[in-house]
Amino acid sequence: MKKVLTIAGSDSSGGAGIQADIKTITAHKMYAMSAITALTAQNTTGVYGVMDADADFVKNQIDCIFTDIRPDAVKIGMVSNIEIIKAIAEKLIEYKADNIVVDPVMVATSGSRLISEDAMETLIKELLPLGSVITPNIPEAEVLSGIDIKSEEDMIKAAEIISENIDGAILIKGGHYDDNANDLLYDNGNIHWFKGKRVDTKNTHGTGCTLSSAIACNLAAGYSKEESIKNAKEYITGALKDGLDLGKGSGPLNHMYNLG
Ligand SMILES: Nc1ncnc2c1ncn2[C@@H]1O[C@H](COP(=O)(O)OP(=O)(O)OP(=O)(O)O)[C@@H](O)[C@H]1O
Ligand SMILES: Cc1ncc(COP(=O)(O)O)c(N)n1
Repeated sequence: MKKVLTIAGSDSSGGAGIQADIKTITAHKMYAMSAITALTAQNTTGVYGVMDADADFVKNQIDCIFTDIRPDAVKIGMVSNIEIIKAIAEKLIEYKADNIVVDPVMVATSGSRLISEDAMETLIKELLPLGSVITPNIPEAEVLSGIDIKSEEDMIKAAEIISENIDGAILIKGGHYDDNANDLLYDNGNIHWFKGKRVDTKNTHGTGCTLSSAIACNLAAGYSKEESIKNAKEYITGALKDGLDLGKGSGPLNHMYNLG
């Protein structure tokens, strides 16, 4: 059985973060492991508290995992501060982890910041370069590239700028557009669009977490980056379409839509 590690924050309502990742990995019939970077008190209406893990404790979790059950892929989500980012980068380099997917989580759908402003530079310099694939959404790609993104041409421009500092592939997710859900893969100068029809739902809590974990699972299974993203996009579309309608705000996806 393939093993996938998620390094991310906990979402008490189970829709995003570690919980979404573990559900996604399990739905891919893989073995899920976790290193928790923060606890959040949140639900479908918002984030009501954040308690960061101690950076040494994050290292301790990663040591326990890699010295015992080596993951075939790693997904990184919420990383709140400089110390935690440095701890993760140090350990992933030490263990020569591969198939790393970095979701540069900045702000929750509900609007709360999930990474401190002063940690952005460390994220960009130390963590993003470790990614085989990084998965910014449009607002995150705007921050990383420094340009406004209003069109698909802008998405390409932003990916080109981001790629100046990053060797891995860049997937700019189009989930924030109103008329479609087209994602752009920029890999070493090559461009590939993953076209998606927009599912008309307010229940999109955890889409980014789910997509990045699904990509990690597909990389663990040995698929190419392009195939992994294609398969992950099919998975997220199914989980959105067959959505649950839970909670008073932006509800979670249905991870079990394809399990019968
Ligand atoms: N309403 C939708 N219909 C179809 N696909 C969607 C929809 N919303 C998001 N997606 C898809 O879900 C994936 C995640 O994209 P999105 O842009 O929502 O990421 P995100 O903003 O990081 O997610 P999160 O909500 O977790 O912050 C992408 O493949 C995107 O195209
Ligand atoms: C612990 C954690 N990690 C990531 C997200 C981003 O997901 P979303 O943008 O769907 O709220 C979140 N809300 N909580």
